[in-house]
Amino acid sequence: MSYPRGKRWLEVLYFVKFGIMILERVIVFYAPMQTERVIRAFSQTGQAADGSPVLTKFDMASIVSYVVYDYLKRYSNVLTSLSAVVTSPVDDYARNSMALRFFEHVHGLSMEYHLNAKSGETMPVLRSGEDSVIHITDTLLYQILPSTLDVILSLAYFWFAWGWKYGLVIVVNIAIYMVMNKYVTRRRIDTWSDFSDYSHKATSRATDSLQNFETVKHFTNEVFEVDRYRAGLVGYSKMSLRATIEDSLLTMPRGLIWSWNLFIGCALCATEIAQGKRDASSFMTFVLHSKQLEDPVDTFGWVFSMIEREFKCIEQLFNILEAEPTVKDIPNAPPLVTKNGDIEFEDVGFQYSPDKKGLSNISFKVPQGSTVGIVGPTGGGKSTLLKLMFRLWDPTSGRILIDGQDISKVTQTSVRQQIGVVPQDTTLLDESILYNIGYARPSATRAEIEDAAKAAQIHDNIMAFEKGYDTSVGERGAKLSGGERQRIGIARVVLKQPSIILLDEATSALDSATESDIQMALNAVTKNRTTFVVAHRLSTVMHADLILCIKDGRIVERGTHEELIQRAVENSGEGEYYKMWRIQSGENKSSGSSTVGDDEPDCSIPMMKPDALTKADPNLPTTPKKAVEETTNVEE
Ligand SMILES: Nc1ncnc2c1ncn2[C@@H]1O[C@H](COP(=O)(O)OP(=O)(O)OP(=O)(O)O)[C@@H](O)[C@H]1O
Repeated sequence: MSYPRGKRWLEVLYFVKFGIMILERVIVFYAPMQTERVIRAFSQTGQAADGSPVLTKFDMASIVSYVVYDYLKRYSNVLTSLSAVVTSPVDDYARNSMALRFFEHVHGLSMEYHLNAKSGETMPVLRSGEDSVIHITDTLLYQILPSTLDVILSLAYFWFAWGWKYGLVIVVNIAIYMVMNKYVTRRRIDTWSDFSDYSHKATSRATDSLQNFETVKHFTNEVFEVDRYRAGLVGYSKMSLRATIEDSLLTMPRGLIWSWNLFIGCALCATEIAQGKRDASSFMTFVLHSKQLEDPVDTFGWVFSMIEREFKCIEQLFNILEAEPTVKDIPNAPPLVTKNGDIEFEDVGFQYSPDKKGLSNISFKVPQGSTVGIVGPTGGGKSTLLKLMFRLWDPTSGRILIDGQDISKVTQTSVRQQIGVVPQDTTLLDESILYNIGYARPSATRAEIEDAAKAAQIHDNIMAFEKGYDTSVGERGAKLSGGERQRIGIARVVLKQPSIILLDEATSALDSATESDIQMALNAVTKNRTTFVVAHRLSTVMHADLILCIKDGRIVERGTHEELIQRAVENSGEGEYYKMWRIQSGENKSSGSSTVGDDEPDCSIPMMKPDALTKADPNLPTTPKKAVEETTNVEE
């Protein structure tokens, strides 16, 4: 339990608890002495006239103090309960502040950590780690400290009041006990470590399969998942049984050591009584005092094994706590100040890992308000480019500048505040639709949220739900369609009102008609804002001010749609963009919207005619639907 520094009333409670603990020690120490006092009081007999023994003095005080101490000691749990009440707020404060610190730390870690971590394991590890930290600090303060005081008091008492021989017997026995305990603890710790691993694995398997229930259903793998979970539980049970058996077997010799201690001490005491050096009452005191030592020394036994076990949990917690964010702010980094929203990539290179190249030599510059289309084959590095802008990773070489400021030299938060992202797959929190849209700006009013939903063309759909905006979206938004999730993602960006917008296949889950409507909404949102649009459907980006074609992490072509097509036409049909355009035109044709020849690319097809293509006004982006229509009309 950590000290509640700065919280005055909690500090007071902390010291009250300490006071109670010291009071308990005094009671525990004096209780056995009362027995001796009573025996001694009633041993002071004289002789009656008939020669029978009579009490010379009836010592009521000794009886009363014996009973009072006995009560206090046996019911010292009264004090313990009192101290529990006193410390409950202190413990809660410690637990909550620690839980918050850990949670904050995990949220502060970079994308890389979250991609590698098993989310099902993180929370159990955090929880058991917190419990362990509280448990250990509580144990140190309220188990080890009192037990140590009990042992020191008893030892000092025997050594000085009874003589060094008694002290030595006790010291030797405690030493033997501790050595044996060390062996026992070491033996058990491996078992407990395996036990804890099995426990976390079983929980993580269950969580993982429940989170991916849809995949389980797709492949009818319910039985497989139950079997997998059962295997985890069986392993866990085996470990638990092994730990319990080891516990029982290894605790038996401990009892033997105490009996041996009692035997030697009793023999010594009996010898001295026989020699007339002590009276019989002292025998009772010795027995009670040395039995009283068992509890604190036993505490050392289980406490150390417990601590080692808890350390295993803490070790897993530390693995998380030691994880450093891979993307860090430089010391005293200033916030990003956006003036225009000009963006420049200066020879940017990035590697996910030494053997995994992400991007190479990416250089381009766009002024504020531009729309940049990013196209290219799958796995080429399009999303990676957006992630670098959002500072989910920092470039390994080169610089990304927003309004002339290197984004790696300003705070991550300020960069992210200026950027709105609609990802490929918008994930939602298991809350209402209202909450999920409002997540973009928690201070937004209901009216603002509804306006954002209207702009994203989802308001009517939401109103058609029985509970409207209060409809729960399910885990990760599973109760909504992909298109609805995407529109909520767009509504979020509308609500956020960022200076820069990143659309990563933001309309891929929509049908052409809805995409057309949304595109209009997006045009309104992206107007005068620098926008990056990653798209496989070229009609989505054909009116962009700049199109970057990215393949194998490099920009292989750049220009406007017209320039790219023109260049390919002049270059005997060579060109990545042109190839994609042709394939997609073919798709259009096969769906009946085009009459482009089936086999060979026909450079004379009207959609590729520069004059026809340049008809499009880059400042007034046509909707995709319109774009498709344009291509077919041109052909006709
Ligand atoms: N976190 C990661 N760790 C390692 N490699 C990654 C990571 N994320 C992406 N990659 C790899 O980087 C390459 C580029 O991925 P990216 O997602 O940028 O491609 P993309 O062009 O957006 O693809 P798509 O069109 O399929 O979305 C891929 O080979 C991918 O496997």
